[in-house]
Amino acid sequence: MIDRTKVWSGTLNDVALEGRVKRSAGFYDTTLRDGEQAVGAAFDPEQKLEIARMVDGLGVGRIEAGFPRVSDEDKEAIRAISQAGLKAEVWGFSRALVDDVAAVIELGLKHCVIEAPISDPKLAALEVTREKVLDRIKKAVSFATENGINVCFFGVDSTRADLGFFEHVYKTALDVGAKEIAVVDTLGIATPEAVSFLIGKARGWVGAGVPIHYHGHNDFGLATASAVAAIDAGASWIHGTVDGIGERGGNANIPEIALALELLYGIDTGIKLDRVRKASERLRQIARYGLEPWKPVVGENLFVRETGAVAAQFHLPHAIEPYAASLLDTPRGIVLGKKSGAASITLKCEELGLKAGDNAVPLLLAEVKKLALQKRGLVTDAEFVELVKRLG
Ligand SMILES: CC(=O)SCCNC(=O)CCNC(=O)[C@H](O)C(C)(C)COP(=O)(O)OP(=O)(O)OC[C@H]1O[C@@H](n2cnc3c(N)ncnc32)[C@H](O)[C@@H]1OP(=O)(O)O
Ligand SMILES: O=C(O)CCC(=O)C(=O)O
Repeated sequence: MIDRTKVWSGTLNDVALEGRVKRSAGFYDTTLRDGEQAVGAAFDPEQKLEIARMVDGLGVGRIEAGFPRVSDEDKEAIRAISQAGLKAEVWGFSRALVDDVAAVIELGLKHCVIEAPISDPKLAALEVTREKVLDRIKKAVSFATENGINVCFFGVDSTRADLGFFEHVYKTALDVGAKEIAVVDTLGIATPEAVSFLIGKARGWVGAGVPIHYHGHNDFGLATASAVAAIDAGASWIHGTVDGIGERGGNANIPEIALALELLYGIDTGIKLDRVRKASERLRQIARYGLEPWKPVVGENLFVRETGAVAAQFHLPHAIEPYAASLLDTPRGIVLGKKSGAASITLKCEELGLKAGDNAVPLLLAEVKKLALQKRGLVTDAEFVELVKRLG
């Protein structure tokens, strides 16, 4: 449980949420499947196992180990992950095709998402009729359940599907043995309000006992808000990835959602926030991608202050930062640049154990700004030490 004294979001959120039921949900990690769909990502089996262990260590409840039909390497990785003794439940992924399901069964998996397109644009792209897709769903889901697989039916592009067809498909999937369903915003086009509406509709259709997953993408930057809306509307499982890695604008970002739930909504998620920055760093090394320094949760700038007016308040972290850096197990710091102020100079001297007289501070500040402008960047600690030697 988060130490609430280290959360500085103020009282407004609590006032606005007064009387609302605090709902929680589990996290279903799909870094290894939908995350790997990010352009250029290609994890080898050893890396997949490492990522699975890392994500397990973050505290997610379920891990989608992969889609066996993609390659023999994927099968090898899925087998290794399912035998690794993870705390999280290990899930497989399959299209609504009996041969795909057979590959999941062969690997000894016990849980599987079975997906099929349900929107007209998707069906048209595959040149498959509604009748044909329903037939494939019935065959694949019943084959899986007859073989002891716990199935979650996943309607690709749910948020653009005809509502009547959505209802019919999901009820059919449940009739032939699926135990859970996923509402899927494949292209990230649903507003949080629409997600809430659709989860509510699905809940009405499938009844209280069926866990509903929400799988969202971030094409409009709304994936976190939509995931929160889905939980509020009664979703039990939220799909996402580390850093939101995934197709196009990416998937919903599990650490980001967890941070918002824990810190803004006061909802316990079980996610170990103090591990997420290291997990992100490792995933970036493996998948070879960079992130904006201002990226929520993991950006390198989050607890680093350059602006002088802000540095002057550095001694009171809650005046300038929304929550304690220690919640993410990361240090705070001052950097020097064009925007530094006198407080920045004093703080940097303290940090580096340098002595500069009071009269030297304005001189040092002027030199720091000059150098930063020449460099069009930050002044390094080594450069600052030289300036202090010369002017301090
Ligand atoms: C399909 C998905 O969206 S899965 C998620 C995306 N992931 C990936 O694409 C992972 C990497 N992809 C791959 O390795 C390959 O593209 C594979 C294994 C997925 C597909 O291999 P392919 O041999 O190219 O399959 P292809 O796309 O031709 O589809 C084969 C059949 O499956 C059908 N199909 C495709 N998706 C689905 C589905 N979700 N449910 C039911 N049937 C489907 C197609 O209509 C086609 O049927 P047809 O033979 O009667 O025309
Ligand atoms: O079509 C795909 O990319 C696979 C399913 C999925 O992850 C999605 O619909 O978001």
